[in-house]
Amino acid sequence: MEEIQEEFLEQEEEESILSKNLISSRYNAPFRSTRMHIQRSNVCSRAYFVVVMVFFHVYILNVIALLLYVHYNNGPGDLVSADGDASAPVRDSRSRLPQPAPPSAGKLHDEEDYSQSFSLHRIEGIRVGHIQQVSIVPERTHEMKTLSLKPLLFEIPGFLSEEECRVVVQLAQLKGLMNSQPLTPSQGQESNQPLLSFSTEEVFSLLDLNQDGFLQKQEILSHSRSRDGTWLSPDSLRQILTGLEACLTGMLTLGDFRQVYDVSHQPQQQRSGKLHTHFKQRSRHTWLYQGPGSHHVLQTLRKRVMGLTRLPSSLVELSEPLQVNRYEPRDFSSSHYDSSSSLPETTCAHTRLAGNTSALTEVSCRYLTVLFYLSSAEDGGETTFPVADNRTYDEQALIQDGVDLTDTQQTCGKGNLRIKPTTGTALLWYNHLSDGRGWMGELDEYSLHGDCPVRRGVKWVASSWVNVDPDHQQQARYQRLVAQRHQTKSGMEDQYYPLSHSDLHLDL
Ligand SMILES: O=C(O)CCC(=O)C(=O)O
Ligand SMILES: [Fe+2]
Repeated sequence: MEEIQEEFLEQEEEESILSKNLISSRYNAPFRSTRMHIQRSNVCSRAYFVVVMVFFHVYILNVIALLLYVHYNNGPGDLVSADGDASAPVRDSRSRLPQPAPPSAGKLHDEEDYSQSFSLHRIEGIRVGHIQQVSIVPERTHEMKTLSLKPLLFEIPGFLSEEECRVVVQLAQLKGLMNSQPLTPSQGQESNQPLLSFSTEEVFSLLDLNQDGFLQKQEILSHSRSRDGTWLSPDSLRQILTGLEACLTGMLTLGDFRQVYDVSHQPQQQRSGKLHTHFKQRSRHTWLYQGPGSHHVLQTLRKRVMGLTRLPSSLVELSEPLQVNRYEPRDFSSSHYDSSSSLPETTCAHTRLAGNTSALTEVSCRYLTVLFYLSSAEDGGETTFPVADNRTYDEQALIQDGVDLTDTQQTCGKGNLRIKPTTGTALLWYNHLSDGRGWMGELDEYSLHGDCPVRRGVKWVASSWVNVDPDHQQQARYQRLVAQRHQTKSGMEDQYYPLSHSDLHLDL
C-alpha cells in the first residue's frame, strides 16, 4: 500500500511539474523537450494499447473464422476425423444422400438447391504419406495412405480379399473379354493383338457418314468418344473442329481434313498443341453389372465404393458397371485421363438421356476412379502417374530429353509416381477438382495416368468409375428421369433395372 501511495504522490508531483512547464513552455525553449517527451510517451502508450487491442480482436476473429471453416468443410460425420479415428462410412453415406431438386424448381430455387442438396464428398489427403484408418468392412479397419495430393490419390491395401479378387476374375472370364481398341497405331511393336491403324483417308471416310465427300460438324460430333474402344481422341477432335470453324463453307474437304488431322498427328515436339493424341492401349476387357441380381461379390464391391467415397448411393448405383481388364505380357495403356474436360460441344454420356444432345458429342464424365488390383503381374504392369505432385502442370515438361512421358511403353520408369500392383489393393483418385461449391469442377490435369507394360505374368484390374455431370442440373434431371422410370417399372414388375448404362454398354 505504501509503495502505491508513494507512486501516486510521485505521479502527482510529476503532473504538477508538467502543468507548470506547460504554462512556461510557450516561451521557454529549454523546457520544451521535457514536455514533448512526456506527452509523446503518453500518446505512444495509448496508441500502443489501441494497436494491441486491434490485433487481439483480429486474431480472435481469425480463430473463429478458421474454426467455422474447418467445421463446415469437414462436416460432423467425416469419413476420418484424424489419424486412427474412423467412423462408419457406409451407414453415414446412405443417410446423407442428396436428393435431386423437385421437377418444378425455378432458377432461384435451383441455385439454393445447389448448395443445400448437392454436395460431393471429397476425402482429405492431408499430406503425402498420411495414413487414415477407414472402416468399410464390419469388424475391421483399413489403412488408407495418401500417395499424392495432385491428383488426390489414395492407396488402400487389402481392400479386397484374395477370394473376392478370384471371384471377380472368374466372372469376367465367364462373361468373356474383348480387345480394348487403341486410338492410334503402335509403332512396330510385336503384339498379341494387332493395334488398329487408320490412314488419314480412312479416318475421313469413317467420319463422312453420308459419304458425300465433305465433313459436316454433325458428322464429326456424332463420332468420337474419348475412351473405351474409340479411335478419335478429344485432342484430335478439338483440332478438327477448330479447322472446321476456320472454314468458310462450314465443311471440310479431304484436303482441308488432311491439313488439320495430319497436324494433330505430328510428333509432340513439333507442334504446340496438346499432348496425348497418341493414346495406345493393348489389353482385353469386359463389363460386369453390379445391380440387383448380380453376384453378391460384385454388389459388395459397389457398397464398398459407396462406403469409401461417401458418395450418395443414387450416384454410385447409376454409374457405369465395373470394367475388368486383363493385361498379358507386353500389354499396357499409354497415359490418359479417365474423364473429360467439359466443352461447349460435349455432353456426358451417362446423362445424355436427360438432355437435348442431338448436336453434341458424348464424353465420359467420371468424378473419381476406384481401381482394384485383382492380381499382380510377376513383373511390370505398374500404374504410373507421370506428373503427380509436379509443382506446376506444363505439357512441355512431359517431353524430357525428347521422350514423351505419356508413352508408357518407352518411359514408364521416368514418371513421378509408380504403383506396383498388389492383389487386393485399391487405389482411389479424383479425376476432377472441386468447383469450390461442393460439386465437380474442372478435369484435374494431374490425374493423367497409364499402365507400364506387363513384363511377366498376367495383371487383372477392375475399375469402378463414379459418373457425375459437371452440370448439376443435368445430373438432377437425369436422376429424376431414372426415378420416374423406376416408379413406372416397379408398378409392373418387382425388379429394378437401372437405365443408365445398360444401353451405353451393349455388351453387358
Ligand atoms: O491397369 C491400370 O493400372 C490402370 C487402368 C486404367 O487406367 C484404366 O483402365 O483406365
Ligand atoms: Fe485409366
